[in-house]
Amino acid sequence: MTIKLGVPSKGRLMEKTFEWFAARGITLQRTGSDREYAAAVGGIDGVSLMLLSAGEIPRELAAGRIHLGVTGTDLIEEKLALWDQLVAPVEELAFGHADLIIAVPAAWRDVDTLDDLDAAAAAFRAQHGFRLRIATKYHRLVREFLRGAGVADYALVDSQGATEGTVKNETAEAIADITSSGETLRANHLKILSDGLILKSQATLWRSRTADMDDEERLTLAALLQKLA
Ligand SMILES: Nc1ncnc2c1ncn2[C@@H]1O[C@H](COP(=O)(O)OP(=O)(O)OP(=O)(O)O)[C@@H](O)[C@H]1O
Ligand SMILES: O=P(O)(O)OC[C@H]1O[C@H](OP(=O)(O)OP(=O)(O)O)[C@H](O)[C@@H]1O
Repeated sequence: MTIKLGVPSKGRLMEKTFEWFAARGITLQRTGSDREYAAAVGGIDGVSLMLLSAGEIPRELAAGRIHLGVTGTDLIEEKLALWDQLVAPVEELAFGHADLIIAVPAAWRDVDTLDDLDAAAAAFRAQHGFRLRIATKYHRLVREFLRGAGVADYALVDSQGATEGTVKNETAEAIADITSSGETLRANHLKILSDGLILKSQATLWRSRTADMDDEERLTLAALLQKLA
């Protein structure tokens, strides 16, 4: 059998991952048509490549269906409770840098910190009769962070994309999302709370702690990790 390596199936994350492996003598390439999720590995025997959604790689690693996988720290920590018992970081890949943050409308002059947000949330509820809404796809990380900060009077609204648009669309008052250049936040008239950094993320190579291996696969994994170190 083979060592299974899961990498993101599209976009910048896929391209940069291919470049990172190529620089270490392992060629990953898509085969077949543009739309076919078939792929091949060169430079080492006994490794098979699986093109997957970045968001699904944490679950595949945790279930032991892949031995190695590339995805962001944010997705690992969001999708896997007790993630460090299920996966272990092998290498930080130095791309895909993004900060998970809490942002509010730039026009909220009196709200710059989590304490301010807490006060604004109480006032919002008194005025509107429902809780201040925070749009995000990072439910676990946001809840944990706000619990630690003592902010309780809010409701999470699920947003799987275009999250910065929810404030303008009036489906949320604040957001928690990743930012890289900050352009999307600026374009949508949002500002980051001064103490609103939840997590710093980057693309990382992870090893499954649960995947089974026979002796041959163990040797292949060791040889692969040696090349990648
Ligand atoms: N603008 C960005 N700059 C840097 N990294 C980013 C940016 N957007 C997303 N990322 C990172 O890329 C990874 C994948 O993000 P995301 O879940 O948005 O992927 P996607 O492209 O929607 O893929 P999929 O829907 O297939 O899971 C995450 O770890 C995230 O932190
Ligand atoms: O700070 P910036 O450089 O502007 O990047 C941040 C944006 O990038 C990601 O969105 P993506 O393009 O993945 O689309 P999405 O909204 O569908 O997640 C993220 O969700 C932000 O919206």
